[in-house]
Amino acid sequence: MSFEDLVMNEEFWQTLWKEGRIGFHEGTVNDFLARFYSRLNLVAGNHILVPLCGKSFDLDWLLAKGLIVTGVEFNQGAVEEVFARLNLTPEVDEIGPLRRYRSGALTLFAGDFYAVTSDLLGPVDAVYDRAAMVAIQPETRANYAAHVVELTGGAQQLLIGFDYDQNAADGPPFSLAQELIMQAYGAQYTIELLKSIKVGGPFADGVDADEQIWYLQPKG
Ligand SMILES: C[S@@+](CC[C@H](N)C(=O)[O-])C[C@H]1O[C@@H](n2cnc3c(N)ncnc32)[C@H](O)[C@@H]1O
Repeated sequence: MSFEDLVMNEEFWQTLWKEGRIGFHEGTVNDFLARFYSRLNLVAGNHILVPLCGKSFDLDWLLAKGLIVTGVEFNQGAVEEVFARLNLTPEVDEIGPLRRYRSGALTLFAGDFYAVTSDLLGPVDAVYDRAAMVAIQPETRANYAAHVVELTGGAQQLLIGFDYDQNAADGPPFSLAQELIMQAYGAQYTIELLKSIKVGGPFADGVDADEQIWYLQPKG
């Protein structure tokens, strides 16, 4: 990704947060996560990475499962809100361009996902991607996928995205049909559709979309 792309991308998201245009934020745990979490076969103490986490209540839900949870999010206010609602007072330090907030099993990095390194994360058992890959511009999607794989050693994933006619509406969320997931992750993972439902929520009237949850299993 060029520096220019990166800056434009960050400005775009910071503007949405500043203006409160965060229709992607759900007021409760994601239904697909609650229904299909068991597929990850995680136990308390396992470490899950939540890229582009926003201020999602999925973070709280994963913590309540006893997991070690690490999220990454551009918007510092969103990160601080998560700790506040959990009644946690984080330790905060600066690591290069990232600001790291830590309390107990929860670590959130405020900053650019591409600045996070595998050394900062340590071993990762699973990735939970809800509306993260679909938030990435299609031209840079391969970079995103490569970074996820590099950070986690290709850990298993639950991936929640949308599939719709990209000509009928602009992203984000960008459409993520199976072949696009295959292009990005097919070398490392087998890809299984767990559930697909029709949705209208984040889309303009008249655009049919499917919300889908995928299980990405590392190959051999
Ligand atoms: C569509 S939202 C999804 C948020 C969250 N996963 C949820 O389900 O509510 C995408 C989020 O990713 C953040 N974001 C986008 N690109 C990022 C990047 N390169 N590094 C860190 N955060 C990023 C945005 O600020 C935004 O909050």
